[in-house]
Amino acid sequence: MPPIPRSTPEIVETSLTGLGLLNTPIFNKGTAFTEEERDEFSLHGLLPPQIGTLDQQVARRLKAFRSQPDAFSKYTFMRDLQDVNETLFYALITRNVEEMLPVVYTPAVGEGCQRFSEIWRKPRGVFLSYPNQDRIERILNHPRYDGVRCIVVSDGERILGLGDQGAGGMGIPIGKLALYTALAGIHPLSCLPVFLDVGTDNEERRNDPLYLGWKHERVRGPEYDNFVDRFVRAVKKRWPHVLLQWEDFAGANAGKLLEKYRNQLPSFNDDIQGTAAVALSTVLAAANATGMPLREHRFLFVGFGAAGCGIASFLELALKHAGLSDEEARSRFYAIDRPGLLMDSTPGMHPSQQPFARKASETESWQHMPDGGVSLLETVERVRPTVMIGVSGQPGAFSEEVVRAMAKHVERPVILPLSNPTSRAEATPHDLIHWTDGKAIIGTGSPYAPVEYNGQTYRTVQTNNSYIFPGLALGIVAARARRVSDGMIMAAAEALAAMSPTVKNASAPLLPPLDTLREVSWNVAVAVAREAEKEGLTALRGADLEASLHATIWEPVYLPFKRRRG
Ligand SMILES: NC(=O)C1=CN([C@@H]2O[C@H](COP(=O)(O)OP(=O)(O)OC[C@H]3O[C@@H](n4cnc5c(N)ncnc54)[C@H](OP(=O)(O)O)[C@@H]3O)[C@@H](O)[C@H]2O)C=CC1
Ligand SMILES: CC(=O)C(=O)O
Ligand SMILES: [Mg+2]
Repeated sequence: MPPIPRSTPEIVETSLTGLGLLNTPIFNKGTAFTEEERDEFSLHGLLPPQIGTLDQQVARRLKAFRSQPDAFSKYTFMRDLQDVNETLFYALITRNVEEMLPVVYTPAVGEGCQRFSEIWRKPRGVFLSYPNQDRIERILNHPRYDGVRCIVVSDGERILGLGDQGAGGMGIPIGKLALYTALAGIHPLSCLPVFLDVGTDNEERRNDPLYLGWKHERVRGPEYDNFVDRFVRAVKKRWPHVLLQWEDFAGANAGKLLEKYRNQLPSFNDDIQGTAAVALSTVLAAANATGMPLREHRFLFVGFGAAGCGIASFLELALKHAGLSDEEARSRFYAIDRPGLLMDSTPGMHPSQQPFARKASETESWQHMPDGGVSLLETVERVRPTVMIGVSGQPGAFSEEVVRAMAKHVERPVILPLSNPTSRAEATPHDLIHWTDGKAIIGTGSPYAPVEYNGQTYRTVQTNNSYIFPGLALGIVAARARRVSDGMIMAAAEALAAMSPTVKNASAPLLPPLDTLREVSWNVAVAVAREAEKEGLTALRGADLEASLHATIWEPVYLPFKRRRG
């Protein structure tokens, strides 16, 4: 792969000195401050005499990281490091992506959110709580946020598959933005994690004396909508070009907020659109691997909320691009949600589910459950899906019976248990490989160790939106795109699909290895920015767009410091 262009290093100019400098994570170099810098910034005596290098610091921290007893301790170790020295934090991640990703991101970030109040140390990001709603503008107007170019916001109601985590949900915007920087090179000071604290319906959290969020039931209805609206209006006023990424909102709010705001500012919902892009790339790669073209596949979803509806919409678009009529494309989808197979007779569906509901008449001769619904097993037997996608957050939803039934009818079943974290996956690769006699083509939301079966080693890819959102954000921010179109999401998916090792070798892994995520993000960013240019969504053109992409890249390296006086 061609090397990613880097922006030219600069000099850091600051008036901070002594402990003030050492306690500012974005400036802190710790033992790597040079002799001259120690003179200039009054650092003598605060640091041991040996002058270190970033390489040595990375080696030291890596050793300490590896000596942590478990994933949660590693997560806290990394959160602490981020609050002490950001350059070192990002150097450690970028040099060890495969090892660090499961810690700063899923699955460990899940426990990080559940135990957020227990491990809270230092402020990071902005908490906007419902009782503080009159102060939103004032809070965001602080000069410390002058450089913000992208925001990831959550209200903590659907944290991975772990449900309502209240204020602990802040761990997700922090983790996502860490990947903006680590994987796409967006400057840490451009990134602002925001948490909208509207209370929590998680009683365990509310009853926890250590809980740090607003101890109140979730605010819902018009009060919730108005609160979010005040936030978005304040954001638009403060930073007219900022990118707003919605993350881990519960099903009903996720789709509603995206539709309401996507035409008001550059904005995307990662669970709906980022997930759709990575799932589409994975399915395109699986089509290469199975030799069965996309247009011949039948898709069965288990869990049809924000992520499920998003994936289905983009797969449908791709089927139409592949030449299917609207009707033919729609006919390839079956969606199981809590009531079973979604049919036009199913009560209480939300608007994004309805278009994918099947006609009840179609299932007249099928076996029905006592409540009139159709089960997953019955749907598998009748439909013979070639691709089964799990986004339900229900561990065990892909039971042995269901998987064996699917494998009976399909030579290479494509099975994607995408729910996170690991404890919420619909099935494990180990089980899927055993139940399908090694025939399943698998993508999981969180990472898994390779599986040994019949003397062969099976590796599964991580079908996670982390392949998409960092590059998508870089493309949007660098292009200063006015909006985020479906075309830009599709461009991201196609850029990733083009990098699938299956393009050259059908038996290779579906997605590029995790340690190439920086290259992936760069390619995704370029494709997204070019699509914005093509659709007239950016004022930047050709060489200017290219230059802006390059200039946006920040590297975790130590720069020389100069004292600002007066
Ligand atoms: N790999 C990746 O990149 C991503 C993975 N995900 C994962 O997908 C999962 C779902 O996310 P998201 O779609 O945003 O969440 P939603 O809450 O919007 O959707 C989940 C859906 O599953 C339904 N459901 C619950 N129980 C069952 C069941 N037993 N059988 C069938 N359906 C069921 C829910 O119904 P009800 O509302 O009634 O509970 C809901 O409609 C999460 O675990 C998340 O971590 C999400 C985004 C990206
Ligand atoms: C990966 C992700 O965004 C989720 O599980 O919600
Ligand atoms: Mg998410």
